[in-house]
Amino acid sequence: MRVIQLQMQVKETKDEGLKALEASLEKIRDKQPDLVCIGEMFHCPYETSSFPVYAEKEGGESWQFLSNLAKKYGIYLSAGTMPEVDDNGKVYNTAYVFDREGRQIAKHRKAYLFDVDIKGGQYFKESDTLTAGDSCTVFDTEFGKIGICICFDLRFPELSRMMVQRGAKVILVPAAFNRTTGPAHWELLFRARAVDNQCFYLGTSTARNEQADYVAWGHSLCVSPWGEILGELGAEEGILESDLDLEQVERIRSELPLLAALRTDIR
Ligand SMILES: O=C(O)CCC(=O)C(=O)O
Repeated sequence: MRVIQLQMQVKETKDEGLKALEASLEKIRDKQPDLVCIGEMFHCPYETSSFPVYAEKEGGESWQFLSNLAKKYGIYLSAGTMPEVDDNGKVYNTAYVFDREGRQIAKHRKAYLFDVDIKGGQYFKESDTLTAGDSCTVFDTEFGKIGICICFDLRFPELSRMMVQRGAKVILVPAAFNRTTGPAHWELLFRARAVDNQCFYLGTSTARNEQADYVAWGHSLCVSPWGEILGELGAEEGILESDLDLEQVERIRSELPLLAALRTDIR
């Protein structure tokens, strides 16, 4: 499965963000990716005050545009995340995935909201304007099952384990860490989850903008089920290409049978 992760700047407007994505897909067309991934809140400033302003309903204008892009390029598109508003006015941090025909095949609402106050470092309180989702999300492709969670969700091993128990061989993580937790935990968390769960992890960030309120860490990466970093970008815009051999998942799971050896009888 050929994957391309696009680490892109968040543009001034939604429209510019969508156009920039289309231009990038055009640029990588010849590489014939099966799956393209982009980052968290890819066309909305990562600020709690912006989420309700940028929010759209499922099936809204951005959703339509993204669905059309997936169909136009014949790809699975993990369309990062965007603020989604429901019929009751609640706003979620939502990831949509489209198949090669442009059909929505997955939707994950961030389950763990990013509420932190690190002294001398990052403060953020998503729960000021966002509501948490309550589902575990796994979907089917011709390559096998893929799971998806969003940024802070990665910190909760139970959610990853649940996706794996539901068959995920690859886990997508649209994300945007920051300059406090990025250098400390970004690679560590991805590698740890990959080793524990013996599956591929694809962490896709937005690119760093020093002028933004929230400065993203960048460093989109691809980690193997053995815990190796197969590729990683820096902080700037970039394209990360990986060819994933999903048979490696079964091989590692049988050679080092952690999941099969899991005990549920320990008290
Ligand atoms: O877990 C972290 O350190 C960063 C999380 C984050 O930025 C997010 O959930 O958006």
